[in-house]
Amino acid sequence: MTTASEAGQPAIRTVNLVKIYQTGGLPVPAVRGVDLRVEPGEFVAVMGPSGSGKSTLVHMLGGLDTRTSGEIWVEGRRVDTLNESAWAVLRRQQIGFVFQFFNLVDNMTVADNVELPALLAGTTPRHARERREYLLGELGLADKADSAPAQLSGGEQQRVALARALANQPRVLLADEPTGNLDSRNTRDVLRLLGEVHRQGQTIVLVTHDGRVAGLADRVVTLLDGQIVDDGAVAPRRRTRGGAGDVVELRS
Ligand SMILES: Nc1ncnc2c1ncn2[C@@H]1O[C@H](COP(=O)(O)OP(=O)(O)OP(=O)(O)O)[C@@H](O)[C@H]1O
Repeated sequence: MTTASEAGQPAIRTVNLVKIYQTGGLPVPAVRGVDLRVEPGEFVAVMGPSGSGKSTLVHMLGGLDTRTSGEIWVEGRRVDTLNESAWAVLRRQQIGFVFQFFNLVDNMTVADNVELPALLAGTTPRHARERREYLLGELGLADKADSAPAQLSGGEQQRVALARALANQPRVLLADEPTGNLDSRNTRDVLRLLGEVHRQGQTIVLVTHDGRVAGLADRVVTLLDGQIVDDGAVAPRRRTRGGAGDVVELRS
């Protein structure tokens, strides 16, 4: 991990968080007063129907979208007031992202794409390489290390984006539908890796429609019309099918 956590502070906390888009002069309330607290090491799945505000919420947690009002705190530090360059530092050092747009660098190999965030965060080249080899291996992409992103399928690019997000062992992983485009075998690889990093203490906040992904989580937060309507712990030990007929162990 790149920075020391503030002792006793939640990994993420929002206070009465609101986002109202303006489209054609009309207000579109996307997030309407969300109070969310995520403890260090917790895995929270955000679910809810299409348009309920899931992506908007997680984008605001990562500084990809600005809030209309309310507060966002990351490890005891108020971040909704940060400027773009301060957000960039926070994202490089503390927060990893997997979003539906992958933003892989086209003129770099897959290996370099995955190693770059770790190198930017000050990891030694050897550790960056070892971490990359581990992550690509776990995601079934070891043989794609020297490929360009454009030579990969959409699902492969999505898994590279996950590897890149985890490369510098961010304190918080934010993910928006990380299995959205994946077939069952690749979903299983992603689930296994998410379960593994969670066991290692990774804090995860993840938007999903997939019950198998939510089944990995400690808590499922359900949004409806921009508000939390359910916030429930998941039973402590469960098994589910991880695709292709395989049973995935969900809890250690
Ligand atoms: N950039 C934007 N401009 C205007 N309205 C937006 C914008 N982004 C989202 N919205 C609106 O905000 C609301 C919440 O959208 P959001 O994408 O957060 O929902 P979601 O729960 O993630 O949906 P999905 O499951 O379909 O991805 C919707 O009514 C949507 O139309």
